[in-house]
Amino acid sequence: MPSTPSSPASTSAVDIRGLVMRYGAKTAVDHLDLTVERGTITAVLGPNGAGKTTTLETCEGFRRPQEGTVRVLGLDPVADRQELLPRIGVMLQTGGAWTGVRAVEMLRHVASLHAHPLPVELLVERLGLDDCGRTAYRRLSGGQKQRLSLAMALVGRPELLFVDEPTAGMDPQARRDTWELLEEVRGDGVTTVLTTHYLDEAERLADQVHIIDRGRLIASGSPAELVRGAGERTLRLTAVAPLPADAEQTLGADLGSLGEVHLVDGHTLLVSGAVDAKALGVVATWCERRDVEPDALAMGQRTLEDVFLQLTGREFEE
Ligand SMILES: Nc1ncnc2c1ncn2[C@@H]1O[C@H](COP(=O)(O)OP(=O)(O)OP(=O)(O)O)[C@@H](O)[C@H]1O
Repeated sequence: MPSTPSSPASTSAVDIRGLVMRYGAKTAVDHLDLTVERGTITAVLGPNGAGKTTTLETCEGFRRPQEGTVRVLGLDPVADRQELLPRIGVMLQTGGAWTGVRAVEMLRHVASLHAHPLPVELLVERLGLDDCGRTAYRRLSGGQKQRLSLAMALVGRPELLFVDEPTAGMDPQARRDTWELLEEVRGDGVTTVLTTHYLDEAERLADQVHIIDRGRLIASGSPAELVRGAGERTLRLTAVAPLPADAEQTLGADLGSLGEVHLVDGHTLLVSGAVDAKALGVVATWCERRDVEPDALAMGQRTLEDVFLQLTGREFEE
């Protein structure tokens, strides 16, 4: 029996509560709570190995939760798989295609499995697949494979689309085309859950961003909410030689309420907060006093990369 939506949470497109997933001794997903509202593009953002793909595969019904619950469109992705399958579209990182079949033939085949598919020609044109229609899947470039996978996920007119690293390996034009297409399907009411480790992709495309690290949710919000946080501006200072070991403490003390200091690596630190001329003056005086020779200094709006660093004490790309 399919489960019926019973709690208010089940009106969400995806509702994950206390999800734990392990591979042997390795905990890939660690008590994750995550909600995706309907009609949004929601990005699950995290560095390599953060647990994004494992989470998505659990939502898609490929993996059974080891602890916790997952509801997708109010249904259990494993127990209610048959009911759910026609309502979701899945773009796998690995493509999920037969290697010898021609690109458009494959798309036609997938379309034929759905009751009301989108016109194949339309998708071929929108995703710039015209050139590779007669090419066998294995001969497509990485970017073409990605676009074909996206077309296969969309062709059945899903209510909910899961896309894993949709633009990995694409050239800039193909990335923009993909973003436009995802924005267009959002206009039709489709919910998209995408994983990415491109911060600009999440910032540009997502209504909601969930940042995960080491299997745990560390921040959620719209890109604007996330970058606003404690202060909207940052100053990034890179020194010629390694920074003094106590840089964080001493500069932090000098700045007081003017800014918060985070060490990015041995040569670079980030100040966030109001970061105005006064803060800049304090940083310059500190450099002079501590014999720190600046190599590069940049001030600007806080980015998702800065947010990640502030939350974890590490750079986003490890
Ligand atoms: N089949 C598996 N067997 C063992 N360990 C695995 C397996 N799949 C994933 N892992 C490990 O679990 C952790 C989470 O992996 P996962 O692929 O979910 O992360 P991710 O955020 O999607 O990473 P990426 O951005 O690199 O795809 C990683 O440490 C990974 O090495």
